[in-house]
Amino acid sequence: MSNYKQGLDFAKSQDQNDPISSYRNQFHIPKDKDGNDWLYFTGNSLGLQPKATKEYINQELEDWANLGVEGHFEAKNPWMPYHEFLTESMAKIVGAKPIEVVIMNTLTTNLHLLMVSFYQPTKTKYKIVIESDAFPSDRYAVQTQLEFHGFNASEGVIEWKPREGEELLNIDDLETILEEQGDEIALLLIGGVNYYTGQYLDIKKIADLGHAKDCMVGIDLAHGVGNIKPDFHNSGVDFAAWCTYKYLNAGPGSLGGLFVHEKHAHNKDLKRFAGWWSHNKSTRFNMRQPLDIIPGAEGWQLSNPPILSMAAIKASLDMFNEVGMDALRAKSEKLTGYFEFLINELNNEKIKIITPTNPKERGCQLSIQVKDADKNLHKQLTEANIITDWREPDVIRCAPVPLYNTFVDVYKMVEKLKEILNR
Ligand SMILES: Cc1ncc(COP(=O)(O)O)c(C=O)c1O
Ligand SMILES: Nc1ccccc1C(=O)C[C@H](N)C(=O)O
Repeated sequence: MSNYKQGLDFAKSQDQNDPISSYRNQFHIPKDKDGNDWLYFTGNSLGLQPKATKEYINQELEDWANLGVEGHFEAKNPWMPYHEFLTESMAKIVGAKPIEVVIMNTLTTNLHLLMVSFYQPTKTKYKIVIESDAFPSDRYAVQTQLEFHGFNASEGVIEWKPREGEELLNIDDLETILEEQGDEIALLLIGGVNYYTGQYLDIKKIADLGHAKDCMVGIDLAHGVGNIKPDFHNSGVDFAAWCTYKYLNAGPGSLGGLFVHEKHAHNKDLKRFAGWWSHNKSTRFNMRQPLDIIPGAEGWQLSNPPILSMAAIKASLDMFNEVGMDALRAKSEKLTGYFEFLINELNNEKIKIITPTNPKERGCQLSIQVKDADKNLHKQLTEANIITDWREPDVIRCAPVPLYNTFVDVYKMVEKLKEILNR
């Protein structure tokens, strides 16, 4: 039994007792034409802008204006090592050691670069397992990697599917796939939190199952970073990649993050695509040097990175560092639990939550399946300035984000939903 209650007063009292409620004021909340805050539930697609971001970016613009190229060394936050200012906070958020993490490129690019190293197929062991509902970009990345290595993509991709009539994945089915076809499988590339259902999979279990059959294991954490606590180092996964524009609020198209487990940090035999930023920092500018790869995740960098995007990431990570994932998760479980409670109380046959009910198997997102794929429901929510997203074929995704959403946001959202459903 939950301790949740109906009514606006309950929502208000939860907000009053929320130890991290003040963080909402550190964000720009979009408003309607009368000046009322939108009810924004799409932090799972694009997080809101922290008010501090502008200052962080302005600092770099000013240093560039005043210092030109000297900014690489003389800027307040020198550009040459700028990515290093992000590493520790980023590593903490994903449960990694600093040597295992770097911020660079974007998510799909990083998946490809990681597969260059960790997808080393042979004639007989070459298949790749993905979720049947993997995000399209991941699927395309995997298909084209197979083709790049001369394999037939449709034959080489093995889908881990929900059972007949179900929406969620069952880890026992992954175990069966590996028992039956493990000798042919080179790589598992799995979304740690599924973009469509919001299901948070047991990453350690996936790693253990994959490794037992000598497969490499990679995780796409786009929907998990800043949302759940993945404990990457202890999970033993070989690699992971994520973006920073969703729960990390670093702005549209901002740089991604990459994890390579410490066990691979010093393996100079791993194949990779390299650039000058992969090379030993102390001799990088000596030029005409043979390639000397930096140990750890930094050795996967290619280019000198865009500082303006990194500044926005720094603004966000400084906030995450202050609030901490434990406090965020504690609020998130309550807030999403409350959301689930209110929706279930509606008891309306037109909608069904497909996200797991166990808080250990989800982050903040709830995916609401709409009967007959009636998109009109999503349209009417949007017209009421309640921002959710529609994902084909029949789901409205809603993510109450603990950094800036309130219990009252959730209450108002469900009141409106009730009104629309009863029209
Ligand atoms: C699971 C997942 N994979 C890949 C992507 C694509 O990311 P990017 O456009 O940064 O490569 C996204 C989101 O856009 C995503 O949610
Ligand atoms: N970057 C975007 C640009 C335009 C539209 C959507 C996105 C998304 O991030 C989609 C997100 N990955 C999703 O899970 O749907």
